[in-house]
Amino acid sequence: MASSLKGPTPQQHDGSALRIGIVHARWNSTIIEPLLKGTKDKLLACGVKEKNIVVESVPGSWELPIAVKSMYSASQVQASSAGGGSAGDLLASSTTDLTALSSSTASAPFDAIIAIGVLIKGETMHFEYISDAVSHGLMRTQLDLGIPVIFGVLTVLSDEQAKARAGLLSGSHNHGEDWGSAAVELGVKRGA
Ligand SMILES: O=Nc1c(NC[C@H](O)[C@H](O)[C@H](O)CO)[nH]c(=O)[nH]c1=O
Repeated sequence: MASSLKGPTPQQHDGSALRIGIVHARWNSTIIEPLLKGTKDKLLACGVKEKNIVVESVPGSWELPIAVKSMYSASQVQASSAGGGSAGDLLASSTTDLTALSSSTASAPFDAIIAIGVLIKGETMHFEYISDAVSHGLMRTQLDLGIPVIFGVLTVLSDEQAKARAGLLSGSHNHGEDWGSAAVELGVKRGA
């Protein structure tokens, strides 16, 4: 089957032994929600167990790098000590409590973490600065920590572009599916 001009050539990998973290921003939630669903549905379709998918949220994309680092660090601490907490969307509350995030993540280290955000260009340069900082921050985080951090941040110029990439327009593709696939592939290959 010819693959499209864009998007990676698909591969099949067994995610049944993986533990995947997802950190998502809450800005532009009407786009975030379908992206998050597409990501989770793909993880499940690849065999990742529901109990091994840990989801946390932060206010915006700017907070994604530190939240990924906190999620990773907490799981490392939990994995090295007895017991474990129960995962939950700790940061759904109005404040960002990274300490609480650290205590919420269940035990056992992650094989990959997916960072999801939606940045939409506005009238100012805010978009450019956040997009640049977050992309470099997430790249640095994965290289520093040695864990795959999947770049699930849309940096788009319009609401229509965002909807198209969340699979909300007729015939459009949900990019969350690509992020789920990438997390499974990198998680499997990392542990190989
Ligand atoms: O401004 N636009 C956006 C945004 N700003 C908030 C920022 O990420 C951060 O949460 C705050 O500056 C507080 O640190 N965050 C997004 O995810 N998407 C946007 O489109």
